[in-house]
Amino acid sequence: MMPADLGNLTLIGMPGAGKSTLGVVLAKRLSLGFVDTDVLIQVNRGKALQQILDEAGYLELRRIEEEEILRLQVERHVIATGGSAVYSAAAMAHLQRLSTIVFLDVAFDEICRRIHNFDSRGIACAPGQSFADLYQERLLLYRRYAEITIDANRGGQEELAERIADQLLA
Ligand SMILES: Nc1ncnc2c1ncn2[C@@H]1O[C@H](COP(=O)(O)OP(=O)(O)O)[C@@H](O)[C@H]1O
Ligand SMILES: O=C(O)C1=C[C@@H](OP(=O)(O)O)[C@@H](O)[C@H](O)C1
Ligand SMILES: [Mg+2]
Repeated sequence: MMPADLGNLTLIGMPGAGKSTLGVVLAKRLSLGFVDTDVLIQVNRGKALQQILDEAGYLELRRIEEEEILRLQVERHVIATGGSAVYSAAAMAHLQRLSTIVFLDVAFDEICRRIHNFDSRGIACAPGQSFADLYQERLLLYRRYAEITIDANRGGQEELAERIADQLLA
């Protein structure tokens, strides 16, 4: 049987929501390709995200992220974005044209349990802004762009991929 024509799917959400790891599982489950915009940035710029942050600052990383997303042209892919992609209205408009946008919704406490390496993970955040404040600021943006919202607090990758697939294929 041919897989259903789902077009592209974009995953958005906080760092630690599971966009990169769940994205691959979901792509396999739905017979789609997979692309991670963080990987695109690192390959195309020849630098780690944290290196870009350290050398040029968080606004430059967001600008580069916007540029890479605007260049993205794929068909039948799961697109894992970085957690800061939602700061660019232009990038999000491009992703809206290209894909169905799925928000992986994970509570603040659960994100904190999953993420430990705040200083090396490459979080595009203003100096001095607390992670709790960043979470609240971003939640509004994720909700703005979400076409489908998935409670991704519980369940393994396979179960979550199954739940997303069920919702898309319903
Ligand atoms: N559903 C989940 N349950 C438990 N841990 C998870 C889940 N999804 C992701 N993680 C863990 O959270 C961390 C970040 O996952 P990752 O896919 O890199 O998130 P993102 O790309 O959204 O930042 C990884 O250690 C991963 O194993
Ligand atoms: O939320 C952020 O500010 C960022 C998240 C990272 O991706 P993940 O969300 O996949 O961790 C990466 O795009 C970049 O380092 C900035
Ligand atoms: Mg990721």
